[in-house]
Amino acid sequence: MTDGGEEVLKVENLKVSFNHGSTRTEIVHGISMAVHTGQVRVILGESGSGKTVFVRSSVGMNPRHSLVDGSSTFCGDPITFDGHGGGGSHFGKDIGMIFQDPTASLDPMYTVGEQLCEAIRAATNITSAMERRHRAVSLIESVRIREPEKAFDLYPHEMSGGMRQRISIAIAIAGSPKLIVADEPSSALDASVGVHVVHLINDLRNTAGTAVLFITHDISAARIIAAKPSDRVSVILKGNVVEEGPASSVLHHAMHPYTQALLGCEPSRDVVRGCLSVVPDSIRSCEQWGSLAEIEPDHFVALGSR
Ligand SMILES: Nc1ncnc2c1ncn2[C@@H]1O[C@H](COP(=O)(O)OP(=O)(O)OP(=O)(O)O)[C@@H](O)[C@H]1O
Repeated sequence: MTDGGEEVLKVENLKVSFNHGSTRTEIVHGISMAVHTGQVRVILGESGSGKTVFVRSSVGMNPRHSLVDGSSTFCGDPITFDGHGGGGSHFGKDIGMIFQDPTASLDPMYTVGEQLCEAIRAATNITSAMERRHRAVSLIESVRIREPEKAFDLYPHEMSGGMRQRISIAIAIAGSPKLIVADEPSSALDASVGVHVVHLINDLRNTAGTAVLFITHDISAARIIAAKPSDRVSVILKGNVVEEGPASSVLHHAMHPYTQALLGCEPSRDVVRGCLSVVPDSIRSCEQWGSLAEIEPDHFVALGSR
């Protein structure tokens, strides 16, 4: 399960649970995975499968009141599960986060330029305000917003949703991070703007070698972002990985019935068939699939129930 690049994030047997009164509910049941320099790992699964809880916990941004077990390392350093990014030292600089809703990650009271300058101040050792401004404008340009000088002075509400998402990407890359965590970055945008945002993240890993952990329920977005031979996909069902392997295998020759059902739900296929597909309840309701087994070289599938 490796790639030629440096191992940026390594997660081993991560379990996440929440206390509800006197009962503890486990949401993530022992997931392991790694992401390397220049590699995209897609975390694919339906809504509620535990993608966000798993990924956020793996970088030390576990939700409040969660209990995390297992281990995670960032460039070899252990991450502590304190809910603030493992002590906060990596966040904003070495790890950039892009969320589903850009409105929630931008402050309506400040211009995007001010917010970018603040991100640059926090993530770099640039002390001159003028230099920070130059860097902010060049970041705005790098996410392909026209007239970056003008955009610098706009408030978030003066921008379209696609522009706001580009600004949140610019903020995420302000410290030239080694890892970008993108949580459904295109799902709040219309289809064509969403595709541009996915391409933009892909360009970042191509030019800067950034490792990308990309959460999605959208097969089309997964196919766009995970197009290199070293890219991998982990398919999550109810807090377990049921299939893991090279993106080209998992997204084109899925072997687990759940992944096959997810691929069968792709809207373009439904249009051709003239009907809407759904994941059968019999697959989703299986309580525990077996452990991952290597079904073909480097392609792991959980078959049979425990
Ligand atoms: N802070 C929390 N306290 C208790 N339960 C939580 C908390 N956060 C998430 N959960 C539960 O964890 C489960 C997985 O949620 P998660 O957000 O990880 O799903 P997801 O796969 O990312 O879905 P979506 O694509 O809709 O965001 C859900 O059942 C959710 O109710």
